Amino acid sequence: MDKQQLFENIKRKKSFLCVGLDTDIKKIPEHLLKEEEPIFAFNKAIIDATADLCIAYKPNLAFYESMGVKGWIAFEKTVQYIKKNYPDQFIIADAKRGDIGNTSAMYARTFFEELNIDSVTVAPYMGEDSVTPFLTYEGKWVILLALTSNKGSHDFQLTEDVNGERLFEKVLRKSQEWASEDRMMYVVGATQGRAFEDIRKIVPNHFLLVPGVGAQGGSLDEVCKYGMNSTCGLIVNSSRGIIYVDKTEKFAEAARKAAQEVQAQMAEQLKAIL
Ligand SMILES: O=c1ccn([C@@H]2O[C@H](COP(=O)(O)O)[C@@H](O)[C@H]2O)c(=O)[nH]1
Repeated sequence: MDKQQLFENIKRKKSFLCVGLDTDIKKIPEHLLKEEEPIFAFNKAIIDATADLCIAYKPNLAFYESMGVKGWIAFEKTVQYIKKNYPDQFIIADAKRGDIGNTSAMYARTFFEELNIDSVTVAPYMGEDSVTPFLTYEGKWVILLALTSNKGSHDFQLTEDVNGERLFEKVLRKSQEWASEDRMMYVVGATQGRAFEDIRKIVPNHFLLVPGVGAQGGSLDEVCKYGMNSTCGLIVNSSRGIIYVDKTEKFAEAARKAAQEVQAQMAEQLKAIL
């Protein structure tokens, strides 16, 4: 999916919501545990309940890998289910990969060849040769960690060099030598507030993947105020705030209601550019 298609989907659905599929066997409704594939059953119900309200799904690999082979099968089935039934959805493998070149090439092969997923999150720490193997796949996206939503972002990402440049700014600046806004997005946490203003000075046109609204308390209003550009430029993720609002047999309806609330706020914000 290219940048224009992404924007068309945002306009059509009046939404830039990404539903995070952080599916934890210990948190899903009890009645699903008798299913042969409880994780997939949960994901399928959440996806069917929210697909018209969002433009992306983001399964986080940690939740699947923690279950070994069963988890990996559930992950694959979830990806195939979205692709078959909701082909307009942008799929993000939140895997935060990155290693020496030949190893990164294997990660890229997994997500882009084997699973044919649209995008993967990548850590920039090991530099250019750890990122470029992901960029050899036409039509696929790298989503590079820039300024994350957690407290630990202060430890490295927000520290300044002798010229006053912060590490996340260096990541944004340097990585633009590797790929354009048609192939690269950046992760910026919703909890980072006004930093979006500084980020837009360096990457005015790139899409940003923004986790941290909902359970982490980031402000959608602030993200939009400082981060939205003329083609929206935002994919805002919420995981726990949508998928775990109810633990009864009505969990999917409740997830839909939570997604509807976020989508309505997004529709309001989009009036500024549509
Ligand atoms: O900076 C980051 C990068 C990734 N994440 C991931 O996004 C979701 C957020 O889940 P919530 O339940 O909506 O808080 C989760 O998969 C994180 O690993 C992030 O939160 N911050």
